[in-house]
Amino acid sequence: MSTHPDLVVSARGLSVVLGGRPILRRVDLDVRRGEFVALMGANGSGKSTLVRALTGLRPVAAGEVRLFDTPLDRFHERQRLGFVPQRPGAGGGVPASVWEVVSSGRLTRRRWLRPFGSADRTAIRAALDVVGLADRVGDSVSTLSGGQQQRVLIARALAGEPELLFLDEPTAGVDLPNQVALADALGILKSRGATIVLVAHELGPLAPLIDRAVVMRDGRVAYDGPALDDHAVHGPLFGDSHTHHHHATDTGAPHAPRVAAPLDTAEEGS
Ligand SMILES: Nc1ncnc2c1ncn2[C@@H]1O[C@H](COP(=O)(O)OP(=O)(O)OP(=O)(O)O)[C@@H](O)[C@H]1O
Repeated sequence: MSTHPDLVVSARGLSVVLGGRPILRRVDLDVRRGEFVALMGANGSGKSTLVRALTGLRPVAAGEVRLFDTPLDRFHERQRLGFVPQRPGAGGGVPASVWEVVSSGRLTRRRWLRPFGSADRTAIRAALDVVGLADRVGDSVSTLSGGQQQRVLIARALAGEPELLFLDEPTAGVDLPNQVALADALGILKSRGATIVLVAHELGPLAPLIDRAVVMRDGRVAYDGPALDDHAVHGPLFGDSHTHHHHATDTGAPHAPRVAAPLDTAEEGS
């Protein structure tokens, strides 16, 4: 059934249970082609789990995920996806060079057992240029700063020329110049029409790129609407209290912010 060709990501009633605990509770999320969505929320609210469930890295307990209008379990075009994981473990003691790590992002596009062709090398070099590491290709990733390592991972994702890119907290622990470099890189990707879903605590230099913010709380979507400034994000929506603030809308208008229903209405069976 191909009903929403413009929906690059679509989750309906998505629930994930880890270690017997419900971590995501009936999450609905749509991301349209070319959108740049910031996924925000307090520690433990389920952002990473959501990104992983959307990419097939976490089992779905209930509900449905579609990527490019295809159910996740029938989605095989992995080369259309990019995923930049959280940094810890990224360079992880593996003595790989910048070139090796970035070129590994090209593997999904490469024919089995074929050497890299010129299109591959061009994409790898372009990705290195975008993140400003073209002069470091021979360096071991472990010798780079945290922010530079993050940029290596981003270059790896860019090398695959993804149509849909997920990034999990790419700015965490990254200094401002590296955040600006990251924002520039993502701005270029966005201008090429890519769809981007990014987990972040603070938007910083990324803020101007963000089309929409989705704020998670306790495994649910607490807010879905226009991007919030970092100030607002650290306000009530991030608190642990179960009070709800923003004015709930019942218009269902596409760009009206969506604020979650009271917590007790959508409880999930275990
Ligand atoms: N593999 C797992 N097994 C059991 N519980 C898990 C697992 N992974 C995550 N959790 C729990 O799920 C909840 C949500 O975690 P998740 O990492 O998705 O949150 P987050 O919003 O990304 O947080 P952070 O900002 O700290 O990364 C947390 O309570 C976490 O302890």
